[in-house]
Amino acid sequence: MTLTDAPGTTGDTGATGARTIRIGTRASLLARTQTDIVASALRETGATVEVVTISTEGDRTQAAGTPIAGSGVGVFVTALREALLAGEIDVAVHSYKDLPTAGVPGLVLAAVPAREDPRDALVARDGMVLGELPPGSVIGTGSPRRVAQIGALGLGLELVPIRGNVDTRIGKVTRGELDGVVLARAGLARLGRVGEATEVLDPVQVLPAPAQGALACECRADDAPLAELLRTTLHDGSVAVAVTAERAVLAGLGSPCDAPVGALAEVVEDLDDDGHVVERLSLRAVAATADGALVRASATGETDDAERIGQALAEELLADGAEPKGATGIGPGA
Ligand SMILES: NCc1[nH]cc(CCC(=O)O)c1CC(=O)O
Repeated sequence: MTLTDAPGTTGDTGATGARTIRIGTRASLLARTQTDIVASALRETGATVEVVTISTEGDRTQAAGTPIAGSGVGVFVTALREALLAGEIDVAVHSYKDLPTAGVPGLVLAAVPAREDPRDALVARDGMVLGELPPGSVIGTGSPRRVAQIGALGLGLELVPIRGNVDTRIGKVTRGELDGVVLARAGLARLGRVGEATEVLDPVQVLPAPAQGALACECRADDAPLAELLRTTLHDGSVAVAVTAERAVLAGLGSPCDAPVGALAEVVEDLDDDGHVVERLSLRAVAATADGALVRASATGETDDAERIGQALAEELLADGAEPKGATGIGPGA
């Protein structure tokens, strides 16, 4: 495919007449690493790619060390989307779990690439797993979802808010300021630091955030050639199905992406009535009630019904007492 004369682009045209695709990224090492996955895949198709760093409100607030309570995770996304709409970049690469469930007019989610292991991970002192940490141990996590689920394990751990990038968070354990931190395993994996995890948390105990470990590649809706290139190069249909179901739970609860809501969908092989192997979608979810208790629900169904299965699970959770519009928490890191 050629991207020459693509509509809606203000990209450079080089001597070859080929277009330069500008990919926007947040400044953090993790964001740049994730963006490089997309940039490399596009370059392999022969495309010319330029990475543009966009400083987001979230990065600035973190850098300034000011409180981010109530700001919501969406701040990490807004600056990238504004740059996209303004034509300063052509693609935005997001951590999918940080995207608000509502879409943006003029933008399309063109590709959902292969997903990293979506589970949460513990990085604790002395190689310990959660069950080995003595009561009173201090664990850093800014995520209401992690606080609710780890608290419910009844281990007597003290959960404290923590901010900053992956390196900063792990550093607090290394320096002895905290006994442990809980992070997305995906972030550690992408940074080549998964070996520092002392436990990968079992989703039976701690369900990850909807879409954790997945990326979202967004472009302008009128840039059809680029949307097509992103789709054919990077899109993973099974991941998209799983993430659609997980995010439908969040949307069905009316919750923001940093709410105390966990969801994990997997496309699994099953046998139909005639003994044929068929793909099915398996979805588990957890949400907090107003008094901080947890309600859980699970379902399986057709992969084509991902959205509906997620919505139905949200309704079940609400009927069981899940807090609608689950309170936004104490910052990002959901
Ligand atoms: N909310 C911050 C955020 N957004 C995406 C990731 C990690 C990568 C991912 O989950 O895809 C993280 C850090 C974390 O939760 O530890």
